[in-house]
Amino acid sequence: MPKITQSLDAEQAEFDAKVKQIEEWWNTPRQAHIQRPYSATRIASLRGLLPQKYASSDMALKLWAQLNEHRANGTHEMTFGVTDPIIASQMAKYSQSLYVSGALCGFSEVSEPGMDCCDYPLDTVPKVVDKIFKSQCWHSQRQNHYRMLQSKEARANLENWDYLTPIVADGDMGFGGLTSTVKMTKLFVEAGVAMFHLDDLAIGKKKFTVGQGRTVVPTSEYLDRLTAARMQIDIMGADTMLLCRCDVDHSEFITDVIDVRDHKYVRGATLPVKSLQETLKEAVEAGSPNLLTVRAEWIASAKLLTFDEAVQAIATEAEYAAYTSKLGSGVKSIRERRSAAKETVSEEIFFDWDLPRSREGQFFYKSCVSAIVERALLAAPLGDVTWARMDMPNWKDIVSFHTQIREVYPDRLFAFGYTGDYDYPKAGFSPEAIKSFPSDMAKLGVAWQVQPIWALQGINYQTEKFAKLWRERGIEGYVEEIQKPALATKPLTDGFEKPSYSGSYLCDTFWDTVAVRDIGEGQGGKISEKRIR
Ligand SMILES: C[C@](O)(C(=O)O)[C@H](CC(=O)O)C(=O)O
Repeated sequence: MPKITQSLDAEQAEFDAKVKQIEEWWNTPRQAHIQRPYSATRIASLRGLLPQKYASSDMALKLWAQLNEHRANGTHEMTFGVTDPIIASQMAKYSQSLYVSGALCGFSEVSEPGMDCCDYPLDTVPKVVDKIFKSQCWHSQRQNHYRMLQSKEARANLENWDYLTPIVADGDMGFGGLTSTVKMTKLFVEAGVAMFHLDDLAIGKKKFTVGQGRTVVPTSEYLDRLTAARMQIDIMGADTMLLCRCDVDHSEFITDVIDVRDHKYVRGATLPVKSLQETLKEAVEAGSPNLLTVRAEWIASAKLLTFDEAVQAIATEAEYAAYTSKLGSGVKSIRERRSAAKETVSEEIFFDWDLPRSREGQFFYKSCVSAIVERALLAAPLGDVTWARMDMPNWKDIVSFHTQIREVYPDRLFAFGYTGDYDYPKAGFSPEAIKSFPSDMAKLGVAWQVQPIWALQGINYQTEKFAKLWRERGIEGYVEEIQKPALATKPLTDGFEKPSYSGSYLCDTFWDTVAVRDIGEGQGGKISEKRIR
């Protein structure tokens, strides 16, 4: 292996130039809002010596421009979840972006399908992004080639689609420790993603079926995840966008109390009862048929509250006012809260956050808008877009959240997911309110909106309908209901009129181009170069 013979001075000069280039890049309009806790020197030192350029940057810059235009106009992009390149090709005609959903990938892109527990390998979603992005490039190539086979006049009558639709993808919680997040980020950037999201959910605790809420990680762990992803994007010198998703809405647990910023939302028992785990163990030993009921009864008996709620429940009005004024503003740990209560409240406050801990050690947590706002504000400088994921749309909370964030970051871009199970009437939405929901949100800066799991309802529904038709009417049904309407669409749509979606003209030209050597330019009458001229 040859040694690098560059002088130390040359090496230093090259390194200093790289640092300068990174600093200049971080000052570009696309990057200027991002605040990193590390230096350009650190990033330069983490780079390899082979400079790379990633299509992810081009796609991100495109999405960045689209979304900022929407924000400025109070409009929005509306897309849905997809894992299939064919579906993606048709979406390109109406959507400015695509979404690769983790839940969908978990159902259809793995050999062992299952519920959205995020238990598939970290490269699952990046591989789907790669597949779709390559198909977008191919569609763009075949369309461009077909156009260039036509005269300028003929081209005026052809549809001309932008197949290079920016892809937004689901990075869930980063799939492990920080090195996993770094590796997943690298795969996403290499695959051509425009933006991906990371959330604050706990790995291995994404449970939706047991009637319990979500589990979030401490604020510090969430910020570390985002920082790890941002660092890797910077190492790659990419403009890839990072979407900071926060899952505090409807979360019931937090994995740890290590971060004092979370203390005010941790719930504890306010009565000196037996611990939840002891109670459940005894119930199992006694052969109790329904542990969920035992758990619910225990929760009621322990009177779970946050520390501040516990103080309020016991203190007089004057004492509680003295307590809050003693606490003052800023982040206060549980220790500081206890000592403020000791000084201001006559009765002793019983508060124990260990008694309710779950079998896996989780602490009970109080989900509320202020908790989401606090996290989102801390996360915002590391990313480009903010998404407060909701289990059920709550218009009051939506307005409150976005307004509070915009007070601090007026130009913030937001995302929103129309989770498949939303029961809009139950959430108080009239048919008119459902209709105007997307544009009402756009006015709050929610420029990117997605129905992530459309395929579950949509493809199932459409396929079931077609399977029935096929079963009942066979090829006649196909011809009448599929082929004819598809062919009746305008020329060169993807209903399979010639020259077709298959890109046959592209491989014809490959063959022609190669055969030129044997048959001679101008012979055979199919030389694509001739046709172009
Ligand atoms: C966006 C999401 O992460 C997904 O995997 O598509 C899911 C979708 C859903 O549950 O509807 C989520 O919002 O958690």
